[in-house]
Amino acid sequence: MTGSTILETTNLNLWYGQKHALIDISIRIPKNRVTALIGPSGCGKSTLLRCFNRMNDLIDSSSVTGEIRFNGNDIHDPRADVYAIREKIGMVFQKPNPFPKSIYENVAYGPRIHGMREKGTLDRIVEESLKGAALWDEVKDRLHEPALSLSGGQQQRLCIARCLAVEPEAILMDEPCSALDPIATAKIEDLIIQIAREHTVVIVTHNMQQAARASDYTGFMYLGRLVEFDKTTKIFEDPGEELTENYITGRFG
Ligand SMILES: Nc1ncnc2c1ncn2[C@@H]1O[C@H](COP(=O)(O)OP(=O)(O)OP(=O)(O)O)[C@@H](O)[C@H]1O
Repeated sequence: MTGSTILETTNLNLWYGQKHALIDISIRIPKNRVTALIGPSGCGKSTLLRCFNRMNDLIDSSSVTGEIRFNGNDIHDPRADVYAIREKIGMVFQKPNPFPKSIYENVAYGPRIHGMREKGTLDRIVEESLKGAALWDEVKDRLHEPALSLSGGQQQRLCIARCLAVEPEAILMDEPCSALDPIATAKIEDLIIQIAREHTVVIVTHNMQQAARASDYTGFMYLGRLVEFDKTTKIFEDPGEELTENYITGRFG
Protein backbone atom coordinates (compact mmCIF):
# COMPACT_ATOMS: atom_id res chain seq x y z
CA MET A 1 0.00 0.00 0.00
CA THR A 2 1.41 3.42 -0.93
CA GLY A 3 1.25 6.55 1.26
CA SER A 4 1.46 6.80 5.01
CA THR A 5 -0.66 5.13 7.67
CA ILE A 6 -2.49 7.31 10.16
CA LEU A 7 -4.36 4.67 12.19
CA GLU A 8 -3.23 1.13 12.72
CA THR A 9 -4.57 -1.75 14.78
CA THR A 10 -2.59 -4.88 15.57
CA ASN A 11 -4.37 -8.02 16.79
CA LEU A 12 -7.21 -5.93 18.14
CA ASN A 13 -9.85 -7.84 20.09
CA LEU A 14 -12.89 -6.34 21.75
CA TRP A 15 -15.47 -7.92 24.03
CA TYR A 16 -18.81 -6.61 25.24
CA GLY A 17 -19.02 -8.72 28.39
CA GLN A 18 -18.81 -12.29 27.02
CA LYS A 19 -19.51 -11.23 23.43
CA HIS A 20 -16.32 -11.31 21.35
CA ALA A 21 -17.21 -8.53 18.90
CA LEU A 22 -13.82 -7.89 17.24
CA ILE A 23 -11.44 -10.78 16.59
CA ASP A 24 -7.77 -10.22 15.86
CA ILE A 25 -8.19 -7.18 13.66
CA SER A 26 -5.03 -5.81 12.07
CA ILE A 27 -5.68 -2.92 9.72
CA ARG A 28 -3.74 0.10 8.47
CA ILE A 29 -5.83 3.13 7.58
CA PRO A 30 -4.11 5.29 4.95
CA LYS A 31 -3.75 8.99 5.68
CA ASN A 32 -5.84 11.49 3.70
CA ARG A 33 -7.86 8.81 1.94
CA VAL A 34 -11.41 7.52 2.39
CA THR A 35 -11.65 4.05 3.88
CA ALA A 36 -15.03 2.30 3.91
CA LEU A 37 -15.93 -0.50 6.31
CA ILE A 38 -18.61 -2.81 4.90
CA GLY A 39 -20.17 -6.09 5.97
CA PRO A 40 -23.45 -7.56 7.18
CA SER A 41 -25.31 -6.21 10.18
CA GLY A 42 -23.62 -7.02 13.49
CA CYS A 43 -20.21 -7.87 11.99
CA GLY A 44 -18.47 -5.21 14.08
CA LYS A 45 -18.09 -2.22 11.73
CA SER A 46 -19.30 0.41 14.18
CA THR A 47 -17.39 -1.22 17.01
CA LEU A 48 -14.13 -1.03 15.03
CA LEU A 49 -14.87 2.56 14.04
CA ARG A 50 -15.48 3.53 17.67
CA CYS A 51 -12.17 1.93 18.70
CA PHE A 52 -10.22 4.45 16.64
CA ASN A 53 -11.03 7.33 18.99
CA ARG A 54 -11.74 5.27 22.09
CA MET A 55 -15.49 5.87 22.02
CA ASN A 56 -15.96 2.30 23.25
CA ASP A 57 -14.44 3.43 26.56
CA LEU A 58 -17.88 4.89 27.22
CA ILE A 59 -19.42 1.39 27.18
CA ASP A 60 -18.79 -0.15 30.62
CA SER A 61 -18.97 -3.77 29.47
CA SER A 62 -16.32 -3.35 26.76
CA SER A 63 -12.74 -4.55 27.09
CA VAL A 64 -9.94 -4.45 24.56
CA THR A 65 -6.70 -6.30 23.88
CA GLY A 66 -4.16 -5.61 21.17
CA GLU A 67 -2.86 -2.31 19.96
CA ILE A 68 -4.24 0.80 18.27
CA ARG A 69 -1.79 3.41 17.04
CA PHE A 70 -2.60 6.92 15.86
CA ASN A 71 0.32 8.53 14.06
CA GLY A 72 2.47 5.81 15.61
CA ASN A 73 1.37 6.50 19.20
CA ASP A 74 -0.48 3.91 21.30
CA ILE A 75 -3.90 5.45 22.05
CA HIS A 76 -4.29 3.26 25.16
CA ASP A 77 -1.05 4.52 26.68
CA PRO A 78 -1.93 5.69 30.21
CA ARG A 79 -0.38 9.05 29.33
CA ALA A 80 -2.58 9.46 26.24
CA ASP A 81 -5.13 12.27 26.48
CA VAL A 82 -8.43 10.77 25.35
CA TYR A 83 -10.05 14.18 24.82
CA ALA A 84 -7.19 15.27 22.57
CA ILE A 85 -7.55 11.99 20.65
CA ARG A 86 -11.28 12.59 20.10
CA GLU A 87 -10.55 16.09 18.92
CA LYS A 88 -7.96 14.91 16.41
CA ILE A 89 -10.25 12.04 15.41
CA GLY A 90 -13.75 13.49 15.16
CA MET A 91 -16.97 11.56 14.72
CA VAL A 92 -20.19 11.95 12.75
CA PHE A 93 -23.12 9.70 13.64
CA GLN A 94 -25.96 8.03 11.78
CA LYS A 95 -28.53 10.54 12.92
CA PRO A 96 -27.51 14.21 12.71
CA ASN A 97 -27.10 15.44 16.28
CA PRO A 98 -26.63 19.22 16.30
CA PHE A 99 -26.82 20.93 19.67
CA PRO A 100 -30.10 22.81 20.31
CA LYS A 101 -28.25 26.08 19.68
CA SER A 102 -27.80 28.37 16.70
CA ILE A 103 -25.96 27.30 13.55
CA TYR A 104 -23.10 29.63 14.53
CA GLU A 105 -22.90 28.34 18.09
CA ASN A 106 -22.77 24.72 16.95
CA VAL A 107 -19.60 25.41 14.98
CA ALA A 108 -18.08 27.85 17.49
CA TYR A 109 -18.66 25.42 20.38
CA GLY A 110 -15.43 23.41 20.04
CA PRO A 111 -13.08 26.38 19.59
CA ARG A 112 -14.86 28.18 22.48
CA ILE A 113 -14.31 25.32 24.92
CA HIS A 114 -10.65 25.54 23.98
CA GLY A 115 -10.64 29.09 25.20
CA MET A 116 -11.08 30.93 21.89
CA ARG A 117 -12.93 34.14 22.73
CA GLU A 118 -11.87 36.53 19.98
CA LYS A 119 -14.96 37.23 17.90
CA GLY A 120 -13.15 37.93 14.64
CA THR A 121 -11.26 34.64 14.87
CA LEU A 122 -14.39 32.72 15.84
CA ASP A 123 -16.27 34.28 12.90
CA ARG A 124 -13.47 33.18 10.58
CA ILE A 125 -13.38 29.63 11.96
CA VAL A 126 -17.18 29.36 11.63
CA GLU A 127 -17.08 30.59 8.03
CA GLU A 128 -14.18 28.35 7.02
CA SER A 129 -15.69 25.29 8.69
CA LEU A 130 -19.08 25.87 7.07
CA LYS A 131 -17.37 26.36 3.71
CA GLY A 132 -15.39 23.18 4.34
CA ALA A 133 -18.66 21.35 4.91
CA ALA A 134 -20.25 22.84 1.75
CA LEU A 135 -22.92 24.56 3.85
CA TRP A 136 -21.84 28.20 3.95
CA ASP A 137 -23.81 29.42 0.93
CA GLU A 138 -27.00 27.92 2.29
CA VAL A 139 -26.71 29.35 5.82
CA LYS A 140 -24.58 32.50 5.66
CA ASP A 141 -27.64 34.75 6.06
CA ARG A 142 -29.15 32.76 8.93
CA LEU A 143 -26.21 31.90 11.16
CA HIS A 144 -28.11 32.80 14.32
CA GLU A 145 -31.15 30.67 13.56
CA PRO A 146 -31.58 27.34 15.39
CA ALA A 147 -29.56 24.47 13.94
CA LEU A 148 -32.64 22.30 14.35
CA SER A 149 -34.43 24.43 11.72
CA LEU A 150 -32.11 22.98 9.05
CA SER A 151 -33.01 19.98 6.89
CA GLY A 152 -31.58 16.57 7.83
CA GLY A 153 -28.87 16.78 5.16
CA GLN A 154 -27.93 20.31 6.21
CA GLN A 155 -27.82 19.21 9.85
CA GLN A 156 -25.44 16.40 8.92
CA ARG A 157 -23.19 18.86 7.07
CA LEU A 158 -23.36 21.13 10.13
CA CYS A 159 -22.14 18.21 12.26
CA ILE A 160 -19.24 17.81 9.81
CA ALA A 161 -18.52 21.57 10.08
CA ARG A 162 -18.55 21.20 13.88
CA CYS A 163 -15.86 18.51 13.55
CA LEU A 164 -13.81 20.59 11.11
CA ALA A 165 -13.84 23.59 13.47
CA VAL A 166 -11.40 21.89 15.85
CA GLU A 167 -9.03 20.94 13.01
CA PRO A 168 -9.18 17.15 13.20
CA GLU A 169 -6.81 14.90 11.30
CA ALA A 170 -9.39 12.18 10.82
CA ILE A 171 -13.19 12.00 10.79
CA LEU A 172 -15.04 8.78 11.57
CA MET A 173 -18.49 8.54 9.99
CA ASP A 174 -20.94 5.90 11.14
CA GLU A 175 -23.51 5.47 8.36
CA PRO A 176 -23.75 9.25 7.93
CA CYS A 177 -26.32 9.07 5.12
CA SER A 178 -28.67 6.41 6.41
CA ALA A 179 -31.23 8.98 7.56
CA LEU A 180 -30.98 11.08 4.36
CA ASP A 181 -32.71 11.17 0.98
CA PRO A 182 -30.71 10.46 -2.22
CA ILE A 183 -29.99 14.13 -3.00
CA ALA A 184 -28.72 14.88 0.51
CA THR A 185 -26.76 11.61 0.36
CA ALA A 186 -25.06 12.62 -2.91
CA LYS A 187 -24.02 15.94 -1.34
CA ILE A 188 -22.46 14.19 1.65
CA GLU A 189 -20.63 11.74 -0.65
CA ASP A 190 -19.18 14.66 -2.66
CA LEU A 191 -18.22 16.31 0.60
CA ILE A 192 -16.48 13.18 1.88
CA ILE A 193 -14.31 13.08 -1.24
CA GLN A 194 -13.52 16.78 -0.84
CA ILE A 195 -12.72 16.52 2.88
CA ALA A 196 -10.33 13.64 2.24
CA ARG A 197 -7.97 15.94 0.34
CA GLU A 198 -6.79 17.17 3.73
CA HIS A 199 -8.24 14.68 6.21
CA THR A 200 -8.55 10.98 6.67
CA VAL A 201 -12.11 9.69 6.51
CA VAL A 202 -13.26 6.29 7.75
CA ILE A 203 -16.88 5.56 6.91
CA VAL A 204 -19.14 2.69 7.93
CA THR A 205 -21.77 2.05 5.30
CA HIS A 206 -24.40 -0.51 4.41
CA ASN A 207 -24.58 0.97 0.98
CA MET A 208 -22.15 -0.76 -1.32
CA GLN A 209 -22.63 1.76 -4.12
CA GLN A 210 -21.63 4.41 -1.62
CA ALA A 211 -18.47 2.53 -0.67
CA ALA A 212 -17.65 2.02 -4.35
CA ARG A 213 -18.31 5.68 -5.23
CA ALA A 214 -16.78 7.49 -2.30
CA SER A 215 -13.94 5.39 -0.91
CA ASP A 216 -10.34 4.68 -1.92
CA TYR A 217 -9.96 1.62 0.32
CA THR A 218 -12.50 -0.87 1.60
CA GLY A 219 -12.45 -3.33 4.46
CA PHE A 220 -14.95 -6.19 4.40
CA MET A 221 -15.86 -7.53 7.84
CA TYR A 222 -17.70 -10.69 8.78
CA LEU A 223 -18.56 -12.03 12.25
CA GLY A 224 -16.06 -9.79 14.01
CA ARG A 225 -13.17 -10.46 11.62
CA LEU A 226 -11.64 -8.32 8.92
CA VAL A 227 -11.87 -10.68 5.97
CA GLU A 228 -10.22 -8.48 3.40
CA PHE A 229 -8.84 -4.96 3.11
CA ASP A 230 -7.63 -3.47 -0.13
CA LYS A 231 -8.15 -0.74 -2.69
CA THR A 232 -11.86 -0.28 -3.29
CA THR A 233 -11.50 -1.08 -7.00
CA LYS A 234 -9.83 -4.38 -6.11
CA ILE A 235 -12.46 -5.33 -3.53
CA PHE A 236 -15.31 -4.63 -5.93
CA GLU A 237 -13.77 -5.86 -9.17
CA ASP A 238 -11.50 -8.69 -8.12
CA PRO A 239 -11.89 -9.62 -4.45
CA GLY A 240 -9.35 -12.04 -3.06
CA GLU A 241 -11.81 -13.92 -0.85
CA GLU A 242 -14.92 -15.84 -1.87
CA LEU A 243 -16.75 -14.49 1.18
CA THR A 244 -16.14 -10.93 0.01
CA GLU A 245 -17.32 -11.76 -3.48
CA ASN A 246 -20.48 -13.40 -2.14
CA TYR A 247 -21.24 -10.32 -0.07
CA ILE A 248 -20.62 -7.69 -2.72
CA THR A 249 -22.60 -9.63 -5.31
CA GLY A 250 -25.53 -9.70 -2.90
CA ARG A 251 -25.52 -13.43 -2.21
CA PHE A 252 -25.95 -12.72 1.49
CA GLY A 253 -26.09 -9.75 3.78
N1 LIG B 1 -23.04 -1.75 23.63
C1 LIG B 1 -23.07 -3.03 23.29
N2 LIG B 1 -23.23 -4.00 24.21
C2 LIG B 1 -23.26 -5.31 23.89
N3 LIG B 1 -23.10 -5.77 22.62
C3 LIG B 1 -22.94 -4.87 21.66
C4 LIG B 1 -22.91 -3.46 21.93
N4 LIG B 1 -22.73 -2.81 20.75
C5 LIG B 1 -22.65 -3.76 19.80
N5 LIG B 1 -22.77 -4.99 20.34
C6 LIG B 1 -22.71 -6.28 19.63
O1 LIG B 1 -21.44 -6.37 19.00
C7 LIG B 1 -21.58 -6.89 17.68
C8 LIG B 1 -21.04 -5.88 16.67
O2 LIG B 1 -21.90 -4.76 16.66
P1 LIG B 1 -21.64 -3.49 15.73
O3 LIG B 1 -22.72 -2.49 16.06
O4 LIG B 1 -20.25 -3.08 15.82
O5 LIG B 1 -21.92 -4.13 14.29
P2 LIG B 1 -22.17 -3.41 12.91
O6 LIG B 1 -21.48 -4.21 11.88
O7 LIG B 1 -21.82 -1.97 13.00
O8 LIG B 1 -23.74 -3.60 12.77
P3 LIG B 1 -24.83 -2.69 12.01
O9 LIG B 1 -24.43 -2.71 10.57
O10 LIG B 1 -26.12 -3.42 12.25
O11 LIG B 1 -24.80 -1.32 12.63
C9 LIG B 1 -23.05 -7.20 17.49
O12 LIG B 1 -23.26 -8.56 17.80
C10 LIG B 1 -23.74 -6.33 18.51
O13 LIG B 1 -24.93 -6.90 18.94
